[in-house]
Formats: sequence, structure tokens, C-alpha cells
Amino acid sequence: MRILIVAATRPEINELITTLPFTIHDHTTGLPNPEPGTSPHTTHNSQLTTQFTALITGAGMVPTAFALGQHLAANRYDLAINLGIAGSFDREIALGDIVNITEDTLAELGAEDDEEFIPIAQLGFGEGTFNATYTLPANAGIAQATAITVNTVHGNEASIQKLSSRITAQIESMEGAAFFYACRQMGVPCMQIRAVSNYVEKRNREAWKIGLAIKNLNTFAVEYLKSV
Ligand SMILES: O=C(O)c1cccc(C(=O)CC[C@H]2O[C@@H](n3cnc4c(=O)[nH]cnc43)[C@H](O)[C@@H]2O)c1
Repeated sequence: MRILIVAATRPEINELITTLPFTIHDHTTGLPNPEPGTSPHTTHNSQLTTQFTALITGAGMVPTAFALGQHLAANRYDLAINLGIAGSFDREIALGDIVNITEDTLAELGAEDDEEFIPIAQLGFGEGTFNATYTLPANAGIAQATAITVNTVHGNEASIQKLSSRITAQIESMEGAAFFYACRQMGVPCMQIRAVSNYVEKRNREAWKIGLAIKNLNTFAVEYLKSV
């Protein structure tokens, strides 16, 4: 079995890729890929042979789509998993919690019509919402959530109110929908797991729990990948 882990930044998955044997492709360094000494690794367990590859894309949907398009054109995977931290609109989700994203929307893709927003699908020349094709089993105990993907992290109450009046989502990231899109285009089964580092609110960086979110995300990912 071949599993691809996709992350925006190295710190988000560093514990995972230094705990389990990974082939690493890092688009943020300018160094050769795969990183020397990291390829190939095969983990044997009682049932099957698993190979883990990490693709670090850089933050945002453009770097994610480009890196994935390039990588998936030359490599075959049984499952791709997008791991990262994220913001939450939903205060029922605690900082540090992990969620399994089932649906993700390119929230800014469309047109303004004065005060109204027309989504790309309504304009008739594209799609803005993409879905996971693989989800965690219910006994994993991880809640499912919906998400939006943005170029600009929301940090202004007026723009958050305006967005919330036209779209209902619990989670915000800068890559998720681009990841689902690229996987769909290349026919790769895909899943997205996010750990909440902050609430979507007027920018308040001191309240962000990045360390906690990254720790929880990596603890989950190590255990999950050991079990597959
Ligand atoms: O400052 C640090 O120590 C640090 C370490 C690792 C990663 C970061 C990032 O800022 C990662 C950026 C990444 O996080 C996602 N994210 C997090 N919160 C939000 C949000 O409220 N809205 C949208 N995206 C968010 C995003 O996917 C970025 O790629 C910092």
C-alpha cells in the first residue's frame, strides 16, 4: 500500500515524518527531491507492506495544486491524506481538536454582483465544492466537519459576518479544497484531517494554540499510519 501525506509546512508534520520512515518531497526548500537518504522506505507489518511519502507544498491552494499535479502525474498512491492545522468557525470544537473534513469549498471562487456573491457553479463555468472520497471509520472517534478554503485568512469581524451569511462551514484552511480537487482530477482516494489551532475571529495571534494542534495532529497521524 502506498500512502501520500500532503502538508503545507514542514513543522505541521515534522514529528510524523521523523517518527515513521518517510520519503520526503519538500517544495519549500529548493533542495533536490526526494530528499537524499529518505527514499524508498517500506514498512512491513503482518498483513501488508506500506510505503509512506510526504509532500510539503507550501501554504495556499496554488502551491498545493501545483505540487500535487506534478507529483501525482509521476507517482501512484492508494490513499492521499491532507494533514494540517486550521481555524474553526464552530466554538463547539475545542482548540487542539482533530476533525475529519468531508466537504471543502473554494469560498472566494465566483463573482461579486454588488453586495451579492455568485458562486462559480451558479455562474456556470466550474465547481467550487469538493469532497473527501475516504473518511475515518466511526470508531476512530474523530468528528466529521465541513470546511472552506481561502487565500486570505479571515481576521476581520465584518468580513466573517458577510461570509457566514452566505456559506455555512465549520473549518477554514488555505489548502483543503485544492487538495480534494487535485486528487479527484488524478483519481486518487483522499482524506483530510485538520487540528484546530485557532478560532476564526478578529486576528488574535496570542490566542492561537499552534503547538497543541500540531502535537495532537502528529500523535493522531503516527497512530493512524501505524494501524493501516
Ligand atoms: O507559527 C508557527 O509556529 C507555525 C507553525 C506551523 C504552521 C504555522 C502556520 O501558520 C501554518 C499555516 C497553515 O495553517 C492553516 N490555518 C491555520 N489557521 C487558519 C485559519 O484560521 N484560516 C485559514 N487557514 C488556517 C492554513 O491552512 C495554513 O496553510 C505556523
